[in-house]
Amino acid sequence: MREEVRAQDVARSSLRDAARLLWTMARPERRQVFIGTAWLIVAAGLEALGPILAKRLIDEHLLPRQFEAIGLMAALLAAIWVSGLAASGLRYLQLTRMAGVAQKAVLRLRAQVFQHVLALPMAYFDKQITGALVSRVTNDTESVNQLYRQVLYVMLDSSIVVAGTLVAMAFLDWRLMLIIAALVPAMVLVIWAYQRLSAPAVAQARALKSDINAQIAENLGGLAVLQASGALGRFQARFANHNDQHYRARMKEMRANAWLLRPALDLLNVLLMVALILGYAQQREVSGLEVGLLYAFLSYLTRVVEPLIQITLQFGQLQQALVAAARVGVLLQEAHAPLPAPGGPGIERGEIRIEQLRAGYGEGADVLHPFDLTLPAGSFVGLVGHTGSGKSTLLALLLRFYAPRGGRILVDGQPLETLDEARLRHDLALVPQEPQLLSASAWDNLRMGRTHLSDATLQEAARQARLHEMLLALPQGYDTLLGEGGVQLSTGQKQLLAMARALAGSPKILLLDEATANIDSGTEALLGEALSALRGRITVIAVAHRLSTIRAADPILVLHHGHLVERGTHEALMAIPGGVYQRLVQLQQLAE
Ligand SMILES: Nc1ncnc2c1ncn2[C@@H]1O[C@H](COP(=O)(O)OP(=O)(O)OP(=O)(O)O)[C@@H](O)[C@H]1O
Repeated sequence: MREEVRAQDVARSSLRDAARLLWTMARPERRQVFIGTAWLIVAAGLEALGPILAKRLIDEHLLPRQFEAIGLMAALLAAIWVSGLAASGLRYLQLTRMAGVAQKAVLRLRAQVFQHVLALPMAYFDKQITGALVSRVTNDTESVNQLYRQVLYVMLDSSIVVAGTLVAMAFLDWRLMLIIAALVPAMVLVIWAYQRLSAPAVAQARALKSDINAQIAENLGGLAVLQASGALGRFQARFANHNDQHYRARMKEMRANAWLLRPALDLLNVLLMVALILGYAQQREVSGLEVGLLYAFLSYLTRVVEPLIQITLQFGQLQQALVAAARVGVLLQEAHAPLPAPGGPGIERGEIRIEQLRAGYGEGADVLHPFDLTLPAGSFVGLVGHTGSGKSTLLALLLRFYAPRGGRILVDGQPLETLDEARLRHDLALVPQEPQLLSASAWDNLRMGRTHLSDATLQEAARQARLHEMLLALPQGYDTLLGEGGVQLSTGQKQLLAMARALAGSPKILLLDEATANIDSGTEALLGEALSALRGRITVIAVAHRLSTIRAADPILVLHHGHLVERGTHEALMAIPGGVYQRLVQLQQLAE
């Protein structure tokens, strides 16, 4: 299924789109490209000059045994040597220049792709596998680098050499030149046949490689679960299967390469040499022998054949790189969620009004059904309900991760979708169910790149989150490196850190998604106090299965199958006979 989507994706982004993308990325370097091309033309001209001079030396001096003009002969020899040397030097310098252009273009492309991916709507990631995306940002952009190098380096240079050599040949003898020019259509035919044979295998190999990356990322990410459930064997078998398919696809492509490209081209080369010698012999019967001319043409022959072989050999990789470019192109075409124009309002007080809100995912049924609600600024709101009742969905809508299907959310009287993106992200903070920690120090984890936050602010936030003492107790205190994903901390400590991180930014609205699930009862009680202390300053919406966390909340909202069925204080909700909240509390008491 995943494969089908990809094939369509790539088909959607045609070769033309890929070319446009490549040009856009290289555009800022176009001056360099033009200068490089001009010098490559000069280099090709100098190279083509060699055999012309050699022909003169042979036919006018060596063959007729005319050695009187020794000065002229020496000058011819020196000119052959100098032109060859200058051509090599020039080519080396220009190819280095082109390689630099390619690197810069890819640097730009990779930055753009990464930036683009990070800003994609959360709904996009519901359908994607992280490893596959990583593959697009790294492998595919690397293949695009190859494409640049081939197009700018091999293709451009080789085409210039072929064109220059054909012109030089025409200058010497246009009929013999035509014999060699016949090589070009034959070569095109070989390339066409090769493409037909290898294109499907190339596309398949690339898609499979992306799958392999995705599996590695997924399996490493969930290794603890795989090991614990004894599922390693099954996943290894799945991986081996994909790996094998990838091998087969690559072999198919290699076979097309080995059987078709090089042998066919070598054969053409030999045929041409024979045709050239025959053509020469026939012509010279009429106009007399010019060995220098034959020498010049034979050396031109390699100068035409080699670049043409280079061009065709590159076609295999070109194919891969174009598929990669198309895949990157598809990713870049993925639409961002429409953002309001910058300069919109931020959150001043934190009042939230919800009007007839309705939500769902993709094509699925509604998971939130219309309700109205006003949460005054500074209130401490508890959000409870059975698993799957829609709590996280409501938070996701408040975070503007998804657009509602109907109704609207107003913050301080302003529609949520009109709030300035940067100000919204500053004024609204989330403590997620699974805190993401960086492999960095506690300071860095609290600061999260917000360089304007002072150490004192971060420590104060840590105190509020009841984390300060725990961080001080670490070997290097706040400077302790927390390891990948914060492995140095317990799950509960990670949650506290995520809380401190959120508080450090002084948000106006704080969303907590099961933020106390892994904290011991003592710390939870302290944190509950801390949350209550925010009352009046920050609007807090806390999703909690552990009802003690939100006992002091006012109001507590109860979701049931996506409907807002109850709202009120703990006492008020407990007073509803047979109420959902009451049942939740009773069940929890029973469990304890
Ligand atoms: N990204 C998603 N794509 C499709 N369906 C989703 C997605 N996220 C949630 N759902 C569905 O929406 C419904 C509500 O899920 P939600 O996560 O909001 O529930 P919840 O009350 O937060 O549950 P929990 O207490 O387990 O966190 C569920 O039926 C779930 O299957």
